[in-house]
Amino acid sequence: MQHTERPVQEGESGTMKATTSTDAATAAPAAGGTGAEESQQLRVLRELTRGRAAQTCAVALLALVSAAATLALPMVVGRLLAVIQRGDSPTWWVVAMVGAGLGSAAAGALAAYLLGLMGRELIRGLRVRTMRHSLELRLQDSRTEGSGNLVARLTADAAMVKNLVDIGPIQLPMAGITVLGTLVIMGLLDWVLLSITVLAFVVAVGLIALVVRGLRRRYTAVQGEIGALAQQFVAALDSLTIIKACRAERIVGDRLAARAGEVARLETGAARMESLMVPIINLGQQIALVSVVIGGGSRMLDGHLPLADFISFLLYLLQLTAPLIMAASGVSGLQMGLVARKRFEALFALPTETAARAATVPPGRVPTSPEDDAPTAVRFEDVVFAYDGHPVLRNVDLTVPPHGLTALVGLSGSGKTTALGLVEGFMEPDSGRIEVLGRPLADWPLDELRSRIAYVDQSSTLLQDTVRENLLLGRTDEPSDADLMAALDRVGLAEEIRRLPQGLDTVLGGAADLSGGQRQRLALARAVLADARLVLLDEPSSHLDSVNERKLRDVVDELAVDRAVLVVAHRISTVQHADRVIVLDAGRVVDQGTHMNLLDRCPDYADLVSGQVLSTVSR
Ligand SMILES: Nc1ncnc2c1ncn2[C@@H]1O[C@H](COP(=O)(O)OP(=O)(O)OP(=O)(O)O)[C@@H](O)[C@H]1O
Repeated sequence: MQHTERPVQEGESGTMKATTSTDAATAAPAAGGTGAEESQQLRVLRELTRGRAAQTCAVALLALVSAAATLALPMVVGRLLAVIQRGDSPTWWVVAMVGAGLGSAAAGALAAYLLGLMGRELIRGLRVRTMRHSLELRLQDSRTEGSGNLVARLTADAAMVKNLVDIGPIQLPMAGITVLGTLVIMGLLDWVLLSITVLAFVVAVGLIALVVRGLRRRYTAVQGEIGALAQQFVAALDSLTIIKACRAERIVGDRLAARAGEVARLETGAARMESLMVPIINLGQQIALVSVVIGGGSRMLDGHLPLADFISFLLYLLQLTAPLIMAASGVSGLQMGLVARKRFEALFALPTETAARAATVPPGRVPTSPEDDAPTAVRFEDVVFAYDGHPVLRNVDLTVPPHGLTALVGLSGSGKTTALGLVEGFMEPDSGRIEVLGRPLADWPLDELRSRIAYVDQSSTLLQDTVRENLLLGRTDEPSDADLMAALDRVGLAEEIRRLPQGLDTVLGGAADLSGGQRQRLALARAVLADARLVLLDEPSSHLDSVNERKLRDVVDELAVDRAVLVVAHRISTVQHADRVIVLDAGRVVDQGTHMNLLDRCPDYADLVSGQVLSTVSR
């Protein structure tokens, strides 16, 4: 039987990235963006605006107003200077200047606020979808992804997608409009000076494109390494008890520190590259400024350029630099956002359990119905199953009658828990046929199948929730407290629960917790309440004292009177009680029968009993 705890792992890839400081207030289009990235941005835009037409129009309008006011400002300043030069009254131009400045700021702020609201809603939706999808994944896919990686989607990745929302849909187009409009106005003022400016910036923009390409590679490496760090840390926390017991805090801490060092090294490389951006733009600006001052001065002396136009041109040149610099810092946030977005896409691309099963059902097949009087509760016919090519069950044939106790025994690793997992539909066999309650496994909708089965896993997993919620897990009806206490009483746990600070409403897993044996009895009480046709019980090899084991055995016997109970048994007492025993060895069923029959005729079984693989502690 497998344990649910994952060992400390190294090298699992994934992404977890703290919110970065590159939330640029404004940014221009990402240089060097690929088609895939553009389609990602468009997808984000679609998700952001779906069902919010009015809000989207308001944001677009405000953004345009802000861009227009920004564009008008240098022109207004130029006109103001011309008016002052002529000795006319400057009042209206001063009003226009202040209006343009304040209008641009106010419209920009309001647009950003509205966009922020939409962005938060998008992130909320993304988080909810991530959590639901993670819960609905196949167990194997969920384990492969890793809990650290899945949690990172909710925290760091979501924050990075927020970057994408902040920068992508409004700031980038606004900066684009500002740059384009500025260039057009500069061209109208003096096309010769515009040509000088464009030449000076072309080299800078080319260099920036190269830097962005390098940055994308580096961010991917950084985010992968941070994901691995998060995964390793979560795995360490999951194993904290044993790490402490082995006094391994320092060793595990050192390993985590080494990984954190690698993250820092990669981040430093990315930051070095990032820091090139602003100086490159500044250099372009300096070159353009010097060239424009020299060129503009001589054109003014020639009489081709009035002073007001020259000043406006210089102001536009300075204004052109600002969005480009902001773009340079925004591009890095955008790159990280796109990488995070891809990680969400990769998660959502993993099929849910239900979708994965539907894909394997041949089209046109008419599912059969479950039979209430099916002759077997479970039937395996020639079932083969492997984990990633590693064979675990080999041509297994077994049957579990509709009533009574059936014990599954075998050495550790022989495939007992895997067999239970197949009955629950956690995995699907590679070949062969499984029937549950008379119906082929493939014909059962998972939800319906699991509603007929009560499952107690080996570690008696409980949720970090109240005793009540743990008992009612998965149920939509609400049994009375008396019913709950009666179920607890049947497993000998009622008194202990009454003594908890809030009784049934005590939250487990925090300040109050249960012992291993109590957890097992609570898990069994859940199975008692479930009133399922088939009970699967993965018996732990320890946990229960002889008094409680006897109680538990009585409960299991009672349950087995009118339903099928399939128990992975480690105790001779359980096996002796069983109506039928199935012996597994290295994934093969070597025999099935009663305890006494098997003792006589099955050497593997006799070995299990005499070798005390089946514990005799509580006989
Ligand atoms: N999630 C998994 N991924 C890959 N291999 C697995 C997984 N779970 C179990 N295995 C492997 O499958 C084999 C059978 O495991 P299983 O848990 O079914 O054995 P078991 O008979 O229940 O063992 P035990 O009595 O020790 O609990 C083992 O070799 C184990 O390493």
